Amino acid sequence: MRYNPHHRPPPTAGSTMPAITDTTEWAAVARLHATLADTHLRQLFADDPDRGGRLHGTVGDLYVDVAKHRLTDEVLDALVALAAAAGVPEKVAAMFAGEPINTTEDRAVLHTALRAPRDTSIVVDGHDVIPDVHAVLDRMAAFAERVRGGEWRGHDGRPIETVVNIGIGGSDLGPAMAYRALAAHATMDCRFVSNVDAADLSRNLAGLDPATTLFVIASKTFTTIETITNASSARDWLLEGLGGDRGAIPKHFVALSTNAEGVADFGIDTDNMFEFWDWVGGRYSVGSAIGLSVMLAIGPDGFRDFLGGMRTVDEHLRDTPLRENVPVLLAMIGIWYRNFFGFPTHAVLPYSHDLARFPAYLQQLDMESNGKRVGLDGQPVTTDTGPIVWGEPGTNGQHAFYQLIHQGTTTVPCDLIGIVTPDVDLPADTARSHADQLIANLLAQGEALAFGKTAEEVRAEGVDEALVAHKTFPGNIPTTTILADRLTPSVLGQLIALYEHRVLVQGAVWGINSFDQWGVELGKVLAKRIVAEIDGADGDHDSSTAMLLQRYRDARLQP
Ligand SMILES: O=P(O)(O)OC[C@H]1O[C@](O)(CO)[C@@H](O)[C@@H]1O
Repeated sequence: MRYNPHHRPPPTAGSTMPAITDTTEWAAVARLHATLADTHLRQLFADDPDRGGRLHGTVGDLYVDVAKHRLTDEVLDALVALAAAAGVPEKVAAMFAGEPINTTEDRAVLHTALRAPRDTSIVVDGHDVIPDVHAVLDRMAAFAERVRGGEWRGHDGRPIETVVNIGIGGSDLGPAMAYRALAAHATMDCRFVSNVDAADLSRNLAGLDPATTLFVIASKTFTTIETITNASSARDWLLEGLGGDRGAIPKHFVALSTNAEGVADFGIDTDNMFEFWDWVGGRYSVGSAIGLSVMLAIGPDGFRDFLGGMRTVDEHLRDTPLRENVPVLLAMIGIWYRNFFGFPTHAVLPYSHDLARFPAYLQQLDMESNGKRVGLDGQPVTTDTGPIVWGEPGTNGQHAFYQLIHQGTTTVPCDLIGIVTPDVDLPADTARSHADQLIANLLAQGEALAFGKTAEEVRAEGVDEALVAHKTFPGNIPTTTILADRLTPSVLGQLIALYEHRVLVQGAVWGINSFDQWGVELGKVLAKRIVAEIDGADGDHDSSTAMLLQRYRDARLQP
């Protein structure tokens, strides 16, 4: 039975679509898995010594090595056939064309339009969105130049020294991650406040002068309770610091949103609002107005390079045959491990301290997109979907959780991301010697994870027999290695788009909607109810929640 990628029933309809797991292409991959499941990477390299010279790809400035994966060319062929059977090319085309592939919200998914050239045209509901995209980018650039150049003045006439982005989820993780990654390119101080825990706001406001602080309130919906709470408290802080004159607000608050009404209700002048659209998902929004803090930090030219990097990978996804298509191959290798080996997690280990927040950013991108249990037709999926994504920078992780990856009982496929030349403010010799250490560690981990160390090798070192098992490394742990020369804005954009498209392709294979996030709603509703109960009547709770709530009431800060 063939899977029909064009069939798009309404979200609540019963299933008429055959599951991807019922296709002949799925069965072919399963057969290959049965023959390869017990084959060690040592064996694969022994049988195919030149695989490192062959099993790699490039996209933009990224060199992507996939030789240390538990697969053969035949497996890659079968995985690519599976992608085709799942309608990946059609899904990619539908996304670029602005079709409403976010079916449960009846929305287009067009983060790629945010980085499309000015002279292109993408029509959504009869309207070309590209002029809108560039009009906002131009307004952002003009604003950023004024702030960066000291022309934009605060309430008492002084220029802005610090930008505080207030947002959460996609309205925080993308800009916060990118600001940190591009620290070497930044010429403005930016801070990021996301958590409704007042500690976040308080620690970030410490030492700031309201007269030289600009708040960027980032919220697609402008209803997110954490962001509105933090923004209100920031406004109080500003007014208190500037003598209570509300006329100060327009000079110190701008908004990034799709909700002009909400922005106006909050008291921000909509002239100071930078718009985006419902076809930009929160976790895909760093290239939209949501990236304003990044633009303020690195300048409009740097931000254009960032978008250009994303565009490079967009064009690669759109124009490259599946078998050479790097995000498609990475996605299908992920499917190979998640669905055929049953590995539950995926670690992202950047050997770049500047990319420290990249794993957290990818957690939202991947887990909010593909953490789904029903397909497009509303029926339960027939195979596992998104893995748990996690990670921390190397080499730090080596001294913390790598023990489990090397010798634990769960196989964790890992992405090792290396930047050859870090942009640091240290003498060249010092910088090079650190880089040598860093990259040597990345390469060493890839080898250690793949090949391990056998009991015989341990014994040959004269190790006491009682310790041999403890000092044996099973190996056979797969890694993708991604290398780039420098972490420029463009390279960061390329990395982001690479993972975005990996998520898209996996979601297409699983037949799920990667662009909604209904799973975040229940907790929000319950929290709203409980907030009202803290000073009010008890609601209907289980005994555990009721006890905990009472304990909070008894101990909470008194007015
Ligand atoms: O930008 P907003 O509308 O404040 O939403 C913030 C985040 O909250 C979520 O909706 C989840 O609750 C994310 O998808 C989103 O990135």
